[in-house]
Amino acid sequence: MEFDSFVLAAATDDLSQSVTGEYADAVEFRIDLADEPLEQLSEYDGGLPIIATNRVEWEGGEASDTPDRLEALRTATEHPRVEAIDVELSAVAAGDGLAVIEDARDRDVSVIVSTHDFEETPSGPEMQRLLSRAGEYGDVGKLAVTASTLDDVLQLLAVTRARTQTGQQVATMAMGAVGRHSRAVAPLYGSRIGYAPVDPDHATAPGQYDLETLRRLIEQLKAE
Ligand SMILES: O=C1C[C@@](O)(C(=O)O)C[C@@H](O)[C@@H]1O
Repeated sequence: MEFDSFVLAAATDDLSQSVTGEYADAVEFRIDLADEPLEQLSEYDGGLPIIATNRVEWEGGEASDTPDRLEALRTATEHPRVEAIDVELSAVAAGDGLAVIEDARDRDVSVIVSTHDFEETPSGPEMQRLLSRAGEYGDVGKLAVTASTLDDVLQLLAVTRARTQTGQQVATMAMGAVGRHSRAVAPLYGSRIGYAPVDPDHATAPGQYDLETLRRLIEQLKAE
């Protein structure tokens, strides 16, 4: 999957829910939230490419931190419709994420390396550092933070712009109510991926807009 332009991913734990390309460019399949995820993948006949995510508990997901978690992600890369995977920067730093990334590369599957902060927005320099480290391993470095003030959102946007200007592909968003508008605005500053739930009653992170709303907001704000 290419991230040279913005990709709106419809997040779901149920691949039988139909998602058309009307609002979404891809499906984010949350393996950690899904029942029988590998069976679901083999039965998938939707039209959109899949980003596979198996989010570990300490980054806001439900997958236990066992070798099975990354093994399931590795197996997902064998599925022809899986065109990208999401691996946490912390798993890469711990060493065990690297093998999954290598397998993905061998199969021409793109790699998103992510960090989530559910407590706060780190300082500007720290956000720069996290994204730049993520970019050493991933095609896209992703950072989801929690904003408590509008200044937090401004910092995140400034970092998004700065990293984009270096030529790095990044995806950024501020989770929660204060930062919600960043989901619509960050793409203007260079963010390459947005997330919205397929089922609005099952948001995969705080502050997400529903899919149609996010697509419309982004389209309306586009500078063209
Ligand atoms: O990492 C992300 C971003 C996200 O946490 C968000 O804030 O929209 C939603 C997750 O499904 C996805 O894996």
